Amino acid sequence: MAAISTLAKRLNSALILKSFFAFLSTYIFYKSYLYPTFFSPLRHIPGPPNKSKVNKYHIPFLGHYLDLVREEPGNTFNDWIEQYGGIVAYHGLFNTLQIVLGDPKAIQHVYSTYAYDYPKSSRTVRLLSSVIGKGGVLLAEGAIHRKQRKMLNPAFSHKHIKEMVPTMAAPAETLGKIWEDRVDASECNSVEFDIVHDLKSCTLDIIGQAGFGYDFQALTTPDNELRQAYKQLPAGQSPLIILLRGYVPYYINIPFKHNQIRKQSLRTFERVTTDIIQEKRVQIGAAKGKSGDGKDLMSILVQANEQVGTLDDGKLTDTELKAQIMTFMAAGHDTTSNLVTWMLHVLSTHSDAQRKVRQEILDHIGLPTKHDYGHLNYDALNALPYLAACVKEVLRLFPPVSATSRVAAHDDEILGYDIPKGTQIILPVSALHKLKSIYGDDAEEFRPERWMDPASFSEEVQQSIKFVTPDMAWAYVPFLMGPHNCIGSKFAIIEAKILLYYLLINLEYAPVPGFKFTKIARVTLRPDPGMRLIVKRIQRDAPAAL
Ligand code: HEM
Repeated sequence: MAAISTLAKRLNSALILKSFFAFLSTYIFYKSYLYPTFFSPLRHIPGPPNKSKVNKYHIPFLGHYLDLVREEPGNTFNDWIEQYGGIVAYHGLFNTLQIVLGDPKAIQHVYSTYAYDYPKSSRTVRLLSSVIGKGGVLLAEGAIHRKQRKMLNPAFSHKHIKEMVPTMAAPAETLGKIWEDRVDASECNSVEFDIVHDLKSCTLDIIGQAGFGYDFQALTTPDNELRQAYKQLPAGQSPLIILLRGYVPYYINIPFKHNQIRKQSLRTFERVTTDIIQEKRVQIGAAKGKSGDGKDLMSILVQANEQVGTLDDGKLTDTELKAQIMTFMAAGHDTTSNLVTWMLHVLSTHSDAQRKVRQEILDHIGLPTKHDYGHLNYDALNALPYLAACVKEVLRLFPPVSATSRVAAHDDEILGYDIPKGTQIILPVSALHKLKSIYGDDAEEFRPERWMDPASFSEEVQQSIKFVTPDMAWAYVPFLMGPHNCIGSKFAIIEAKILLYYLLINLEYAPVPGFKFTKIARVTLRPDPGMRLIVKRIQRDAPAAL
């Protein structure tokens, strides 16, 4: 009897196991083949056939994934938009149908008019929050996002950013001096080095000081506690780990070494950011409400927040305040250092543009005076048309955020196509920035003059818009559009211009013969394995003031 019962139990477990695998295989087959091929409403949207160029053996479940990651970021999307139109369906990982947008109305629909119906996907949130924590404006949605933006917007106003110029200029001046000393120490007035590391350190110092009044001393002292913690955050960010963090819920809780390092770093952040907020409160109390002006973003924010009555009135909690520090740091440091990296690269290969922009700076602002930033004001820097055009053109060709994605929270309709809830939607920033229909046949070329001359744009664009008006904003979106657009765009642009001032005025840049790099999009668009340049001091009759 006992033997029969054991046999029955064994048979039962075998049956359960078999049924489970049969169900799982059927589910996977349905989701990754039957549904996208025969049932998904997205199959009616034009797009490339489910046949990968790179994945020659058509390994199932990879869809066009390898085509997208192996090509230069944006190029595949650009080809598809040119070929299939303003809404394209393609096969992502696990063969899921996703859509990519290249049409003004569709982009406006998703990223502006109905932006809160298209939040970031849970995968994106998981991935980003594993680095910047939860609760900040970048990951907030709906009413909470609206409330946070309302509180944050004043800190990013023209008035406050203008007052931050000297704070931004100090680390930029230090970096200029470090590079000049490096060249002067060489025997032949010429050094070759990778500019990426120093630029990252400098933008970290700037966001530390201008963002929350914290001195990372990244340029001068490498072992600062918060900097070390920050450096550890992307620990283990190989493409595979990025995928696992995004796709596998609770992956970050598995006690792998990189996950433990991340947790330790987040604990350091928690402690230091709590101290920062506390310190701001003490300073504000001591200054009896006068503090804030001319200070850092967080001082202004904490001061404004203290004046709000209760949480119901829109007051931010301490957790939300702390999360903004992490957000400013993550969103505002790599992005700007990449912008300046790409700018110096492009100027190194376009010596005429390099000379022209330097001359413009010299003619209108002049040489620097040590530790005196009076002449380097916001309006003066923003009044330089060629510098502005160069920054715009680099943001077009090398947008630090080269693509961004959203997911449909409800069933919807875009351009007459049914979009089921859960559809992943891509805004291919770098692909849009190279559309020949907008930028003409030389869309791939660095030509800052296009921003100074309306005739540069296609006739269609010239007729439909006055000239580079918000109507065209959909095809030029380095800072996105709509309620989630970059709150730090003015901060970033003036920061980049200040850096360029100190890095161009006494130094010139040339490409390193034979040095090769590829563009990779790893959160931000960066050169891999870095950006080596030849740097020389400019010989002038009278020595430069610094
Ligand atoms: C060249 C430099 C920069 C570029 C290209 C850039 C680009 C962007 C983009 C495209 C987004 C939208 C991302 C999305 O929702 O999918 C964004 C959001 C954001 N950026 Fe920037 N950014 C830059 C610099 C900065 C700086 C310097 C700061 C802060 C000082 C900053 C703070 C933020 C914040 C807080 C958000 C979230 C806004 C929201 O969701 O409401 N960014 N940025």
